[in-house]
Amino acid sequence: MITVEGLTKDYGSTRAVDNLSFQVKPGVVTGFLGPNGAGKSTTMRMILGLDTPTAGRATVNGVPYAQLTDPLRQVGALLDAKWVHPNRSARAHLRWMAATNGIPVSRADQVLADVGLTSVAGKRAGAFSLGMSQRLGLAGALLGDPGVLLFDEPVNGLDPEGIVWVRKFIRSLAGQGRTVLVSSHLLTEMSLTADHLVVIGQGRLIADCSVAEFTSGAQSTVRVRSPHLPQLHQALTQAGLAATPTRQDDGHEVLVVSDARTEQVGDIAGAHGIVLHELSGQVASLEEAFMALTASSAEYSGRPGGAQQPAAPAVPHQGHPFPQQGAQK
Ligand SMILES: Nc1ncnc2c1ncn2[C@@H]1O[C@H](COP(=O)(O)OP(=O)(O)OP(=O)(O)O)[C@@H](O)[C@H]1O
Repeated sequence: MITVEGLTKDYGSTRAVDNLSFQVKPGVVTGFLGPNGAGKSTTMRMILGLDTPTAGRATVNGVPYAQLTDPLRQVGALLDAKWVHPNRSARAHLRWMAATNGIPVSRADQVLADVGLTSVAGKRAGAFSLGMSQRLGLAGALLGDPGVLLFDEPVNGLDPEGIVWVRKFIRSLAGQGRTVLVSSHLLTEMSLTADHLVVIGQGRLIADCSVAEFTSGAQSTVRVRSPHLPQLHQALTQAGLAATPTRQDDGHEVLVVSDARTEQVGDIAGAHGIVLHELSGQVASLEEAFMALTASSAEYSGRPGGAQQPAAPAVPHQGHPFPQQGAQK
């Protein structure tokens, strides 16, 4: 279990992480999602004791990383795949890691086999492709057979085959009951890899929910076409719905009703005896939902240096990111 409580990090006047609290539980992949510069790497570095929090704390299994005895046996991490001595072979790199951490050097060949690098174990790590380097980084994270794993953007720059391999590998680690935190700025990738999402923007927590909740909460719009568009527009407005007349590419005039369900619009039309020629619902894509969330986080701007306190959050710090949809955790 990873626990982050009120974690805050200032770099000079830049608040990189702002009062962040969340938990990462075992047996599932938790996606740590946010746009570039949101504070994901800084948070991970603080969990790993590589950066000192300005306030708050992060613990692994209830203990700050720096106080862990045998840290590599409890926590494995891949922060930067190119963090290897370029002239060392993959095997020598892992043996060196093992030897300096009280882990049997025989583990090196085991984890190389786990990540499919046995055939290149004797090759210089500096000559590895990015995909091979990522695998070597994963092998290093697994060296001490830890129960807690952190991966920072592990699919960045990989080809599609590499992405699928890393995704399956990470899922299998959670399947073994490990606690897995994976960061990414790509929502689509996270929706395929993670079970749970912790979403941050500008260092602040903006959602902590399952991927399914996140998806179901995506705002929906309804497109409706009718030979009696002005009457329908009026009826929808009276019912409190926001409808926008729009001309489609095919020349048809339609109303686009935001934050509505097809049943609602159909019922209102029926109650007024208005004939419909088209009624279709459109759920926002995951990327649109993510954009909407992180756009909300822009309201937090104007912090350090600009004395003003941030406005009240547009989305809750815990639970469902789209409360107007009425979904519950
Ligand atoms: N060592 C540092 N000194 C000064 N500012 C820093 C430092 N490290 C990070 N920052 C700033 O903190 C903020 C958060 O950066 P961080 O790298 O944690 O974000 P991120 O979500 O991991 O983004 P990315 O995916 O681009 O790495 C950014 O504004 C960044 O410029």
